[in-house]
Amino acid sequence: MFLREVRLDDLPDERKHPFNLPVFRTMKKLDLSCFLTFFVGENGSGKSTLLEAIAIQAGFNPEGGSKGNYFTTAQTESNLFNYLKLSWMPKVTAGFFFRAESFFNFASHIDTAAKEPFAPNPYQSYGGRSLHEQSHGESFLNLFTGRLTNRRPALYILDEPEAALSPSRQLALLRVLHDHQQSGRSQFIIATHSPILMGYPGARLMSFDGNSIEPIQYQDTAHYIISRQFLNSPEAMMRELFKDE
Ligand SMILES: Nc1ncnc2c1ncn2[C@@H]1O[C@H](COP(=O)(O)OP(=O)(O)OP(=O)(O)O)[C@@H](O)[C@H]1O
Repeated sequence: MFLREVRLDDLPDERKHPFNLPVFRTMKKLDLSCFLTFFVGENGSGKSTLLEAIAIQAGFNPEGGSKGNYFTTAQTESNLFNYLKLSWMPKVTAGFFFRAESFFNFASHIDTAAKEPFAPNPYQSYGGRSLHEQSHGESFLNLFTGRLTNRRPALYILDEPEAALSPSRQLALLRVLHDHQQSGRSQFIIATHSPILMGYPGARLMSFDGNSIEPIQYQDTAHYIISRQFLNSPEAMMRELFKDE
C-alpha cells in the first residue's frame, strides 16, 4: 500500500467546525495500510471532512478530480488538512478524488477541457463522451472503469460512489475494485453507506460512530443490520416504524 497512515497533530482547541467533531478530538492516527479502507458511520459523523482533508494533503483538488483537474466553484473545504500528516511508502502521485456532491461541476470541467485546441481527448477516460450526456449511473461507472483502468500506482479517494449506482452497478463496481486489487497498484479509501460495497472481502472498515474512529466488523455495522432486518421482513419493520406512540 502507498498511504500507510494519517496523523492529526496539534489540533486547535476550538469549538467550531471541524475541530468540534468528537472523532477528531480523540483521533491521533489512523492506520490505512490496506488495499481498501471504508469510512462508515452515521450522517454528519465526519467521514467526508476527513476524506477531503486527506485528499487535499495528497494533492487533489478539494472539489474532486485527478491531480491535473483544478477548478473551483465554491470554497467550502475545512482547514483540517493543515493539521494532517500523511505517511507514504512509497509516495504516489496518480489517482482520483471522487465526490458525488461536486460530480456535476467535474463533468462541466471536463467539457471545458475538451474545447481546448490540441488537447488530448479528455473524454477518453470517461466513456468516450461528455459526462453530462450520460445518465448519472452510467457516468459514475464510466468514471470508475475508465479512470480506474489507469495502471500507474495510484490512490483513489471516493466519497459515496454508490450515490447514483443501482445495486447491479454497485456489484459492477465491486468487480472494478477486485481488478484493481489484482493489479497490486491501487489503494482505495472510500466513504460509503452502501451495505453492498462495504461487503468487499478483506476491506478494513472504520466506524465514525461514537467518539472515536474504530475498526468494525461488517456484520456489526448499522448499515448491514438495518438492511438485513428490512429485507428479511419489510412489513414487520414498517409496522414498527409507523405504530402510534
Ligand atoms: N463548512 C461547514 N461548516 C460547519 N459545519 C460543517 C461544514 N461542513 C460540514 N459541517 C458539519 O460537520 C459534520 C460532519 O460533516 P461530514 O460531511 O464530514 O459528515 P459525513 O459523515 O460525511 O456525513 P454524510 O454521511 O451525511 O455524508 C456535520 O454535522 C456537518 O453539518
